[in-house]
Amino acid sequence: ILPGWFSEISPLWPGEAHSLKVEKILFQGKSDYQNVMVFQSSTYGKVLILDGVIQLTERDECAYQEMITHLPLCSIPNPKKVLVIGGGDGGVLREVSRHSSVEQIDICEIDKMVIDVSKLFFPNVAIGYEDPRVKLHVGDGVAFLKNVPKGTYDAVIVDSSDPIGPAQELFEKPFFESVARALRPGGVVCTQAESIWLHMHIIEDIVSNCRQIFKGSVNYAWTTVPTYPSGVIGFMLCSTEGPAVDFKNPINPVDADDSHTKTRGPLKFYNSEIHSASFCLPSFAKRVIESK
Ligand SMILES: NCCCN[C@H]1CC[C@H](N)CC1
Repeated sequence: ILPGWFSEISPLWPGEAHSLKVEKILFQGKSDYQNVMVFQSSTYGKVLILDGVIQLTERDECAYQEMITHLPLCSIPNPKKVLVIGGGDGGVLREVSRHSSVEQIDICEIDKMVIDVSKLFFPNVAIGYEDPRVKLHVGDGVAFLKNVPKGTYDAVIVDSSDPIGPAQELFEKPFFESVARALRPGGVVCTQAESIWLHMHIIEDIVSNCRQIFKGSVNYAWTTVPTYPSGVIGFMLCSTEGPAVDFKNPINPVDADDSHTKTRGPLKFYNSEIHSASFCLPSFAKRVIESK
């Protein structure tokens, strides 16, 4: 590779590779599940890489963590019990803890090295673990859900890597079925759902699985994250049968109460206008997603 540059090369985005200039490599390790690397970039702050794929940078992680969290939590009244699958860096926990109605935040992350590395190198992301409502489970999300009583959670957030490696099963039907079972009637799930520019086939399969499993509403939203492949990332927003959920019109404002903004800083990306706008799709994607 070019001296001093990191390029994100993967069969999941053939023929293209986003690159970041590297100032210094801060950590390299191999966990039981994947290769883990952290480097100081020239212009995006510190960067977390898993198996050669960019997971987050200090400069733009706000876009992803805020959207994947507040799109579901601002769509239902008074979320109380939230489950995060994946999300070991702690960023989603930081965002969930802004909601004062939340009483219990369970997180199930398979790779302890991701948690430890985030706490060491990304303190403003891992700050999410400091919230007393957070209960950490290190293990496989699929197995975790099997032990969850039916109808336990108001919301489940699936903050996964890509369907290559440890996250592969988080994109398959049995997992979605176990999420639906763990949600209360009218409960919501938000999952990382790749890029409409790169992965329409993966999205097509996810949408058709979700329509079979989630009998409330099924929507796809998307946003811009400059350091993700093609510069965009999407989310599946689904609700189970029960009280209707209108994902496109947020009803639950993110608490602006200063106890959270003091420790976590104000929201940098999410707001109610960008919430609604994120469900507007280009025609090539609308055609596929709304026809399934
Ligand atoms: N909490 C870290 C974000 C993980 N999600 C990413 C979405 C884009 C993928 N190419 C890599 C993982």
